[in-house]
Amino acid sequence: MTLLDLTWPLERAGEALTALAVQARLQPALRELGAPGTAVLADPDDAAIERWLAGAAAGLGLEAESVDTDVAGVDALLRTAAPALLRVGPGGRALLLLLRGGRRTLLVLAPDLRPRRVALDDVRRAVCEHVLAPLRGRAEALVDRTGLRGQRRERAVELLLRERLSVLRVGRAFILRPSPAAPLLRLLRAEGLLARAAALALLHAAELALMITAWWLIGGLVFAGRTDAGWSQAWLLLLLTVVPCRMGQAAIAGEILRSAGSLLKRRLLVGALALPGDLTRREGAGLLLGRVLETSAVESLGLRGGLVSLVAVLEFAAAVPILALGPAPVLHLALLAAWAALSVVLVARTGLHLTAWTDTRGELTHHLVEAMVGHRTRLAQEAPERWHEDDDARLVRVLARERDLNRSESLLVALLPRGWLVLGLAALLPAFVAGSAPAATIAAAIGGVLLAQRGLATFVVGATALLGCGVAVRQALPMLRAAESADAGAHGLMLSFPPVPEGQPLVVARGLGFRYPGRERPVLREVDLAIAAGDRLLLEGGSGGGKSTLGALVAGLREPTAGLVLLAGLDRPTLGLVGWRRRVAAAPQFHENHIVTATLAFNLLMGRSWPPTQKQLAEADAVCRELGLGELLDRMPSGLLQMVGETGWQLSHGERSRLFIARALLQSVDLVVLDESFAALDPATLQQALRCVLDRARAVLVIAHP
Ligand SMILES: Nc1ncnc2c1ncn2[C@@H]1O[C@H](COP(=O)(O)OP(=O)(O)OP(=O)(O)O)[C@@H](O)[C@H]1O
Repeated sequence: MTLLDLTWPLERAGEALTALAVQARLQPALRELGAPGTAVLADPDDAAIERWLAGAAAGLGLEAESVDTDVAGVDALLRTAAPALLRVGPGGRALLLLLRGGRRTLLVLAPDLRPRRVALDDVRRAVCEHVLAPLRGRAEALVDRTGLRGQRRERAVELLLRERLSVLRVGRAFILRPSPAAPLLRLLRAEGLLARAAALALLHAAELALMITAWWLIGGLVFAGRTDAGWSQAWLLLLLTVVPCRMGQAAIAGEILRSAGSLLKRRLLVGALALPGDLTRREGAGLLLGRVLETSAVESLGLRGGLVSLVAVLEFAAAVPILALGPAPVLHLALLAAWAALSVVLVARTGLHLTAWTDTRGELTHHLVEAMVGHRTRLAQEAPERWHEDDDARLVRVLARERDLNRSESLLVALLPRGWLVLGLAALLPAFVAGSAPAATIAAAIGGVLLAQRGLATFVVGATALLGCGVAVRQALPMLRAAESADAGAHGLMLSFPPVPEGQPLVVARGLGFRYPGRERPVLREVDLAIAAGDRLLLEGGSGGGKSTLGALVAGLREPTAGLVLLAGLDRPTLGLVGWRRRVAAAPQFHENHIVTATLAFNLLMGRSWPPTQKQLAEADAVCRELGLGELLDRMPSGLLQMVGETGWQLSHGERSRLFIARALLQSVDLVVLDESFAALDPATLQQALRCVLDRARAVLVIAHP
């Protein structure tokens, strides 16, 4: 059986995806996904099938991350990518389903749904051959002209190929994993975190059992007045066994911290990018920045706190039976319960102080960031004596809250474990003085008191960390919530998009209405609109009349609060934001549009897949020149690769507005919405830019003042 017999044709991509997900335990049962349509399969652009796979995976609550590599990186990819779908064969028309990686062999899922072992060498060949084959012939022909023969010829061919292949991308794989937006429990299970946490608890329980046995042994020997060498060796052995136990725990805890940390970061990133635009506008950049900063605490404090608290619970639980067997069981257990209740009260009090401190600190960050955002305006327009008016008062408030928090934390750390030690030992005094209990029982009870004290000390550390984490989670809540709904628009990814024929309806709106949240009156009411493919429209109106709002509705940036808007006959829930964006691109008004600190090429092509192809770069260059930016490009030392933005090459108002137009045109969509994009241009440049837009856009809606 050849490797090709183990591959799935691209037409069966849906079946292959769900089969792999089931085998890799990412999904409980096979699901009907359908097949990529002929339009997707026939699309010469690889992006169509990639989008289809991403959409289909999202439908299963999974993420199919597309990765590729150069020839040197293929082995590493094959070893680590599983579970993954690998495109192999000419044109990548077949899929190899990678179930498990390995050093020499890989486990793949065959079309008969049976896992099979294959040699890594064979898979590497299948992945690279289509790239290697055409080049090998040319390289051999080239070397033959030099007259080299035998081994030297072979070596020269290999070297030539390696040189060429170092820049060629091969081995496109789709790594399958639960979507960061999936329910938390599913993510934790998929990452093996629950199993690891159980292993950690087991190892710690074993360590405690070893320690208690060691105490019991040495205590018995001492109280019996025996110095038996055999027993002492057994005691030593027990203590030595604790060492691998500790090492195992440290290794597992590190693994848990690493994978849970990356999980959280992915979820927060997805959430941050899915935050509704209006929320970011309402809250302001400062508050959002504060929130993002707080999220680092979720990871460090939450994970550490969780692990430490788990250990504290085990230590506390181990102390209970020991104290119950001691000379004052009722008194000890009652005291322990009272102390546990006091701990909860003190921790809750600290939590309140921590919340208050974090809130005032967040306000301060917000105030400072907003001041910085408007810094240049303030320098130019505000009286200097008012620049720092509020800063001191805000700082004093933060410091007062911090003082309260410090006091509360000191009480927690100082009183809880030490107070218990004093009380626990005092409770043993009557039995000790009366001599009513055997010495070994008293010794065991002392051990129980010490164990509970260690548990309390660990609890204080864990609880403080968890409190910090709780407060940080509260700050990160908008992002975590947004992450849960981040895949809502993924469905539209699976649809293929032949362009709408000239004259056919592109955007149709009926009874469209829009009201901003918190506003009493709608901005738009009962709007009917029809834009056909090929239309060139100008939308004029007075200031504040709702032109930009209508443009945002057409571009899918906002959803109507009344009525219906269809794009190529489909509504927004069907297309999803991603699907809508692939048909309509917008250049929003100046205050809503930004130059990202990155290369000019990135700023121009950020709507396309990244990194760009040579063809896309050439297209970007051509559009810029048609918009009259040729002279600027020639002046920039790095041309399209010049860094622009706040800390890069500074662009003038008119240059920026043309960059925004180019960015919209380069998305190769059916309709371009340009909101006051020509306002900053002189008449001659305006004519030139307009010419370019009319030549390049399939349909255009220009918003302008009369
Ligand atoms: N994010 C928002 N939240 C609340 N109200 C808004 C928001 N954006 C715009 N508005 C209000 O909606 C109304 C219409 O605004 P819009 O920007 O659509 O008008 P416009 O016709 O484009 O105006 P202009 O020509 O001045 O740009 C205005 O009264 C504005 O105050």
